[in-house]
Amino acid sequence: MESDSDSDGSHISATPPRDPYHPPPQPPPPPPPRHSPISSKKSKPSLKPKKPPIPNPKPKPSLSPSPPTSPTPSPLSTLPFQILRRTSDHHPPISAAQTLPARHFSNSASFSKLNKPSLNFEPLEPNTTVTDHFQSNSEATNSTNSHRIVKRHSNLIGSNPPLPPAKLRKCGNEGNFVKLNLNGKRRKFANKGKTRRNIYGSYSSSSRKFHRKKKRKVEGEGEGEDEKNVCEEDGLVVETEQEKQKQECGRAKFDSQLIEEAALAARNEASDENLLKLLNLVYGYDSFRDGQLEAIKMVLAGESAMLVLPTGAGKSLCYQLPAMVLPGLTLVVSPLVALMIDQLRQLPPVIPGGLLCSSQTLEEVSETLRKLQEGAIKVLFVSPERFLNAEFLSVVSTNLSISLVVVDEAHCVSEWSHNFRPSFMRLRASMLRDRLNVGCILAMTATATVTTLNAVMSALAIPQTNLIQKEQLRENLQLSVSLSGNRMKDLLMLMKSSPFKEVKSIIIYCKFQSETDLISSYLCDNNISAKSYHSGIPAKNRSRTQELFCSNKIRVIVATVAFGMGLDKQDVGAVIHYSLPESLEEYVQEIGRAGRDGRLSYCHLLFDDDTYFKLRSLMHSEGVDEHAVNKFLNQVFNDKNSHGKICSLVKESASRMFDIKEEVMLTLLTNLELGEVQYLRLLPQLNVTCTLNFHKTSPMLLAEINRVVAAILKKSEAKQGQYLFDIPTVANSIGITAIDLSNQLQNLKFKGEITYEVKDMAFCYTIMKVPGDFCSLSAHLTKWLSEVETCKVRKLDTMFNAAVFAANVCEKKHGCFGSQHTPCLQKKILGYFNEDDSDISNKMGQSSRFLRADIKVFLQSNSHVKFNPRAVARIMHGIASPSYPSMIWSKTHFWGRYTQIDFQVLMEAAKAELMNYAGKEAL
Ligand SMILES: Nc1ncnc2c1ncn2[C@@H]1O[C@H](COP(=O)(O)OP(=O)(O)OP(=O)(O)O)[C@@H](O)[C@H]1O
Repeated sequence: MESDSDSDGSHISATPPRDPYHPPPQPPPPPPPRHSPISSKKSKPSLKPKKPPIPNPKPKPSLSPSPPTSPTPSPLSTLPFQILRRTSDHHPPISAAQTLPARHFSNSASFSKLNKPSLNFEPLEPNTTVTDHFQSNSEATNSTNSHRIVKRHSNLIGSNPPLPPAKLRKCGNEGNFVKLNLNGKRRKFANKGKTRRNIYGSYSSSSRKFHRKKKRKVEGEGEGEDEKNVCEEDGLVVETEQEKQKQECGRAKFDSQLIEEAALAARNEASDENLLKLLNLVYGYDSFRDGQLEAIKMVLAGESAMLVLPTGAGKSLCYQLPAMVLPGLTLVVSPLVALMIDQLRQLPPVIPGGLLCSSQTLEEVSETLRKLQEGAIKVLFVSPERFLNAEFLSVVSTNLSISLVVVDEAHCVSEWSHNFRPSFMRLRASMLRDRLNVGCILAMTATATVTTLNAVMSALAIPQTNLIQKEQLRENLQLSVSLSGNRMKDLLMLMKSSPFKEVKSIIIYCKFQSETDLISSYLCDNNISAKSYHSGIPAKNRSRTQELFCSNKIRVIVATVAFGMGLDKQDVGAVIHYSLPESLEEYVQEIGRAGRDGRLSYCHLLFDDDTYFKLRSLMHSEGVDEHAVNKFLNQVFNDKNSHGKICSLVKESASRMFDIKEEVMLTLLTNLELGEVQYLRLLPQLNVTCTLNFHKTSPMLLAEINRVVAAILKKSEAKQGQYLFDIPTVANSIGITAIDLSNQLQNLKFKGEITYEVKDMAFCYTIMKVPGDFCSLSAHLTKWLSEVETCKVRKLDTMFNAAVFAANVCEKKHGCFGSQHTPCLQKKILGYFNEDDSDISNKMGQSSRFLRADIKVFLQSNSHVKFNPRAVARIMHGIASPSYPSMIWSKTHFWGRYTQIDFQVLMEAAKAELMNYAGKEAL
């Protein structure tokens, strides 16, 4: 679809992306002061917080870009560094009502331990493969430097004196170091002997790294020379390794004590002063950023809050700090395992964290639960799917006290967001309250429209008055756009011209995996060190690539959307979009990886019509017809007498049978569980077909002492010494859960009695109520899915229109020039988030002369196949579906021929031709 050879890329040289050395003839208005804070403008009156906004005496930055005013100086020295500069927050002292109630805490108890009775748990999910561990790594020594930098500049980036050259900050090298290792092997670290217990009793890298100065002082004061165990060696006084460790232990203990005292003080009175002290002790920062203190206080007062801050504005701190103060566990729900791992890594060493997700081994799950039981975990990251797991819910609700539930990337809760996750629908306030006894929820996002926010706040029962919202854009990102006729060539030109050629760390976003591989090797061939990153690359290699990028050993990473959410690499200087993002939310999220150190960073969007058409086609790949939904419902409720029993639906075969994608089936099932009527209860997904061999004891003998084996013999089909059975059927026959059955099979395997293999991943559920009217239910569900599809299409159109506007329509008046479009794009983005942008026209064709004739020929030449209008329209748009895979259908020359014609128009044409065809057949 892409034409990489038909352009010389001349438009790039005609409209250079940005050359800081050669300002345009008409420079935009003067840049805002170097140290202006992030704007704190509220968007809609209805969404204003109930509390008075924190007074901010500083001037609001202009939305105009910040081009250089002089042609000669280096770009970095002249650019306005504009992220927050706040030396203090002027908040009124916290009121009695805002301070935490005395009963909230036990004054005598140390906050470092949660009070829980002992707990027996079952392993939660079988066949899993992640290792998480708390270990300092060989790079940990760098954290001292990075923290010194952060401490010195804190949120004062852009202070008047010229900045020193940007120091490299390694990301993910401190705090709770967690290594995702799909082989379950641990990584070896040079300094692994230096791990120590933190104040909660779990191991982490030393907190001394945060407070070097303080510790030096303590060293002099607290430890007499005589206590030092020193030895003379070649005239040098050398501290023994033992002594160093002893000293480090002493310092860490001292720091822990200080932090514990500060946290207790904040627990007793959540005043600005106490919270600031804690912030300073733990993070070394001098002040809170805009919105942080407000959110932290709200949460500490036990009130749920919706926090909308720009990417990189410091949302994580808004739950990390309360986690230290609150007595119970903080549960953080995140949409991606990679994101959870990054967040766990970034926890300060004094906050012991843990992670539970479906890709962990049983041992890892057990280890985390054990730590939870011991109170050695203060912040637990969980996937939303975990809330499906009855065992998890019962362990957590009966044994632990949860102070706070954090829903990160909370827009995923809403189907009107760009990234709806059905499993997030489960996170209803009622469920959290009923099952986990949690009253306080902190929902956080950087990208949400008003509709999305309303949906999230209603699901999580967050009052409108508790919305804390700052503008969803950072001011230090310079946005440029160009329409490209040959994106590969244009990308290379961009990379070889200023300012990109000077940038040391760049992310290039592509839409498709194959593109990332192609582009990275193309760049390497052109002497630009680059590596690709996408979910098709083995996890081990992916995390290696991320490490290399974070340690600046790779300059450019070429990635799909799989890379970056939550990535906190401070010095990414540029983000280039090689493909059009699917929505403005996605665009904002991805450019948000740049300039997290507050320095001016460059974001260029290359776009073309072909990619737009291709993406728009893909938007229709999840659509379903009412009759397909009806058939699906009939299958789901096939066994109407199965109340309380485990039912299953094998994903792959069901998907092919109904021509519905697996994700869409999950969305439908989740709606049947969480919609107005609860028709079913979802259970964890499972491989349901088992093939088993007996080894030691004879099956009959074993069946006499083991009821699971007895049930297997009854319900299985024996073939050549192997026993083939359906796991839910066997579990139902003896009234146990499928997970219990899996665990018992594992035990028999460990004893050497059996070996077995499982296959056929299935959705599992129990029926609560059989719908009375399948027709109206399928009509209702189809309408809902179609609205979601329309919403996605509109998002793409809005993104495309914004790019087209910038490249072709913008009059380049209010600060836009050349390909620089920061002001007009910012305006579009903010208008979109506030939903005052009604510009949703699209570029799709509404008719074509040969369309009907082509469909007719296509139907005639495939007369042996049964089609429906949607299937024909998909083939004409070049979209594969479960029943019409691309492997087969891309061979027809009609495949993708009409991508520029509106999908609905195609469906109508296909319907008419199918009716014609059926009429002729009938004659
Ligand atoms: N008060 C503060 N002063 C200085 N730096 C801060 C402050 N609060 C947070 N930071 C730093 O800001 C960086 C970004 O924080 P964080 O990762 O929490 O951002 P975020 O809002 O979650 O972004 P995203 O939505 O992109 O994930 C971190 O390196 C963090 O240490």
